[in-house]
Amino acid sequence: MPHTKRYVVALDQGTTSSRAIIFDEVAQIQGLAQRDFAQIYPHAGWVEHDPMEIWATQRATLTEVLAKTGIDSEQIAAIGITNQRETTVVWNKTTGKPVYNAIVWQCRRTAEICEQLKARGLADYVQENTGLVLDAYFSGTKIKWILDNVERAREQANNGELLFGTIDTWLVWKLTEGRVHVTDYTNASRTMLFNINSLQWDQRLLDELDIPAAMLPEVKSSSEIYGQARLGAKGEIPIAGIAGDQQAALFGQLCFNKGMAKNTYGTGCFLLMNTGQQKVSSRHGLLTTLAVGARGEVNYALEGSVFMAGAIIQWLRDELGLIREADDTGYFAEKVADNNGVYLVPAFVGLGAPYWDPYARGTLVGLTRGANRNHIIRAALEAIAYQSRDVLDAMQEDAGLVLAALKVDGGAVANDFLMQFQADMINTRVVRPRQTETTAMGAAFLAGLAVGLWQNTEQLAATLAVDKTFKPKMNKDTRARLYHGWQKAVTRSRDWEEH
Ligand SMILES: Nc1ncnc2c1ncn2[C@@H]1O[C@H](COP(=O)(O)OP(=O)(O)O)[C@@H](O)[C@H]1O
Ligand SMILES: O=P(O)(O)OC[C@H](O)CO
Repeated sequence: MPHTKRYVVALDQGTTSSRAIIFDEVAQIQGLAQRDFAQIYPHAGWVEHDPMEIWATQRATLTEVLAKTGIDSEQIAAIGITNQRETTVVWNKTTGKPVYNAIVWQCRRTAEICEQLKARGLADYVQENTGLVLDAYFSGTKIKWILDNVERAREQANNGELLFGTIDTWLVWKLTEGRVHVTDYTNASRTMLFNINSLQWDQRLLDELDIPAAMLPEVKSSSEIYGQARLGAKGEIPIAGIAGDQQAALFGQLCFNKGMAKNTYGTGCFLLMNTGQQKVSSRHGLLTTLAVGARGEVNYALEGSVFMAGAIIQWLRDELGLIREADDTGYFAEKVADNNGVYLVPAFVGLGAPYWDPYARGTLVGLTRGANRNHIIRAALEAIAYQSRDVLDAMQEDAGLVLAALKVDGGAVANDFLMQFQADMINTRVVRPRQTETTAMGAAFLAGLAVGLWQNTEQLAATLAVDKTFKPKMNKDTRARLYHGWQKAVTRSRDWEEH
């Protein structure tokens, strides 16, 4: 009998918006709904979201996309969830109400807790066992903060009344009306509580942070049926895929095998390289994290991020007024033959991997009387590519692997100049897919595979088309000269802020 369930819905719960996207069986988008929600900044450096608003906006996008497309929920074979990672929700298991707002990955309130843990000598243990750097970015210390600071929270947690989840877990709990408390390996690996060697919650870290194990979700693969989403009169849909957004994009870019990598060019850049069954510990401060292999199995990946990428372009537009729109940058950059010796190091919030210098600050160097606005715009775009090369070089060296091609996605990949310069700088092909909604697509693929909409990953590969491949054209000497200039510029930006 021919099956009638021909679609998958991806719920893409990001830092600033909730989205629902319907894909058909050849991975074409049939509809999209999106809702923004409030960013809450109670103090400098603190960032929160209201979990009920996350749930309400996400639920609304699901209803809206079904209504908009006229697709009946009966025709939806599965839901896949992908989410902003690390963001922490703690809620009461009986009432389903959060005890506090979600503490967002960007929130720095637990920096001091991290310092205390470091002083207790835990940094190496964290790195070896969770693959992460001991930092406020990850969920562990955020849970501890809630238990320590919300009235009666610790007592309730000790009595088994509270549950913890990253956003995937929270959404599954809500969608299943409190029946299912799960997460997947990729999200678990961002909590700083999950041991990526044994693939179990790490009892020593739970003890150190005083977090009861009973609060934690069950950890499952990224592609299986976790439970049924209850849609009231519209029936039920199996929830069959979960992955953190960067890992979902890696899967959506078909990087299931060792040595494959993607770079997402948004506000910042997120680079991930699949290292297969090989767990690589970085010598350059990259993170080791969990990703998804071709058959849904757990793989390891290296991850590095660039703090300021598309954000530099926003700065050119909003603070300097050099451009009207981000899209104009390519045109201006190509009006000049080269950077004329100008380099912009966008260390506005310090430098991440492989430098890890919180005291570095933004620097514009190499200015001469001939330098003009186009050179500065060009230097800003080139800086995105240089920073990505810094991270990629570190990754390739750590993993002992050489990339065949870099898959790219995110808002800034529309810029052909940037993409060509990236290919030239890494001397590797840069592949831009036609469909750049790779995060949502990854979640849809994981869910569709679990329910048999697709039989295997070869079928997925057949659904994807390449928009453009940028081949390196620059000669070796020019590349070396330009990159040397960048490295010199980076040294000028470092150790600037007094400390
Ligand atoms: N043509 C372009 N050239 C360079 N940067 C661009 C271009 N178009 C958009 N951007 C940058 O890409 C970012 C938006 O990409 P997006 O993937 O939506 O980011 P995020 O998910 O982080 O919000 C912005 O920072 C913007 O400045
Ligand atoms: O919601 P995004 O796309 O900003 O992604 C956030 C990352 O998952 C944080 O680790």
